[in-house]
Amino acid sequence: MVRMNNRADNDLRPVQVTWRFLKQQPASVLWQRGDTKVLAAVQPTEGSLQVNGNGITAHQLEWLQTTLRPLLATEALTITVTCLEDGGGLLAELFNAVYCALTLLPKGKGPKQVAAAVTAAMVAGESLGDPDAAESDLATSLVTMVATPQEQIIALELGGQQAVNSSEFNELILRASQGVTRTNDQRQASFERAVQPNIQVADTDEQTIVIATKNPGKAREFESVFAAEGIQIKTLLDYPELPNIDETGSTFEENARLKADQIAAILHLPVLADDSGLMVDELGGRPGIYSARFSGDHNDAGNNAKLLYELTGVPAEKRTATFHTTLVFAKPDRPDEDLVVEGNVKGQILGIPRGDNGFGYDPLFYVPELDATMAQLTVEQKNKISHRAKAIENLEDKWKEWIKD
Ligand SMILES: O=P(O)(O)OP(=O)(O)OP(=O)(O)OC[C@H]1O[C@@H](n2cnc3c(O)ncnc32)[C@H](O)[C@@H]1O
Ligand SMILES: [Mg+2]
Repeated sequence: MVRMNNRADNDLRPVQVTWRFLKQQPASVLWQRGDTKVLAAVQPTEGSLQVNGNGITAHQLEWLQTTLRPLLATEALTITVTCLEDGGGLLAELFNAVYCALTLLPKGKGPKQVAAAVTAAMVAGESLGDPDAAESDLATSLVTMVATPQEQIIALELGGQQAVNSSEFNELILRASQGVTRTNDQRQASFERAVQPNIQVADTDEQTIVIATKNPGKAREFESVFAAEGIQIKTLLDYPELPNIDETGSTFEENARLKADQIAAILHLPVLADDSGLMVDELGGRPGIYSARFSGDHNDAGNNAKLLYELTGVPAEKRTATFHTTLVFAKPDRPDEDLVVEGNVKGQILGIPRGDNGFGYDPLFYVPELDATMAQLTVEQKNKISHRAKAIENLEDKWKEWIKD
């Protein structure tokens, strides 16, 4: 039988998962398989299990609740599941969507067991994995199966217009259990790509600290501090599989914490994150936390050009500015013990860039005491006076004790 998209009998439709789909609800996903789209959100509560459905029948909702219950580590949850489009196999995809949302709950609250769901259909005497809407309409019988990857069946729902005989039934079960294994792989691959990469951290005798930055200029400045202690430094450039951490905080500290905590949790290593920026007095403290994307995207030349433009006609004595750094050092799985320090340096924004060293706003940032811009200093010189250097000095008094326990 020729299927849509030339699928083989056991081929599933592609899956696309948007993890943490709702900003306000961290345990939420948009799950799409073919044209079937389901939004699921899970919220820990004080009360007992509540499952709410939108766009699904009372029977589907009841099935979902009964199927999920034995898998839950806690019943203090409100689960909301919304069918956005039924393009076939809806019952199975309701389960898969909720299951994915459950995996986003904090450690210990997620599902107790690995499970996935898929539908198989008997169409014109042949068993097909994961029927789309047209195939479902033609199906004489359908089976929706929830099972573990070890083929332990958790739930089975039989549907369709005709009774099945036992050999057809066996065929449907076989087809469905192939689909469950495949679905589990699809979900796992997407999770590792987007949420929790399965990164092997190389074992070394040396102690390793990860600097949560992709900015090689920053990394160079940190290197000299830790190298002296025999500590090996890695940066985010060493872990390209890591998800991008959005800097959605409203302060330097919030942004640095986001980076440090999330990456420490993934890599199980101590992580030092830096959030820095330039605050120009005449611009009311702007660009501040938006320094990296001042000109729209992360481009040093563009940012410097925008800064010069905004300060057009402003006389030298009014072009005062502060470079700021907040550092957050995080230990794996202990976000309450973050070490937070700051550093500042005052200077002036020139009208014309000077010097080729450093990075970012360095060529425009003039330091009166040294009669030079930061870009005219060597790394060693910059490391004595910069905002980052001051923050590191503040860190130096504390980090060796902090990292021990
Ligand atoms: O987030 P990461 O990957 O660490 O790197 P980033 O370059 O995005 O760093 P920030 O979010 O801290 O953005 C700070 C902006 O300020 C600039 N900046 C930070 N420290 C600087 C320094 O020491 N000298 C010059 N410009 C600096 C930098 O180029 C960015 O445009
Ligand atoms: Mg940044």
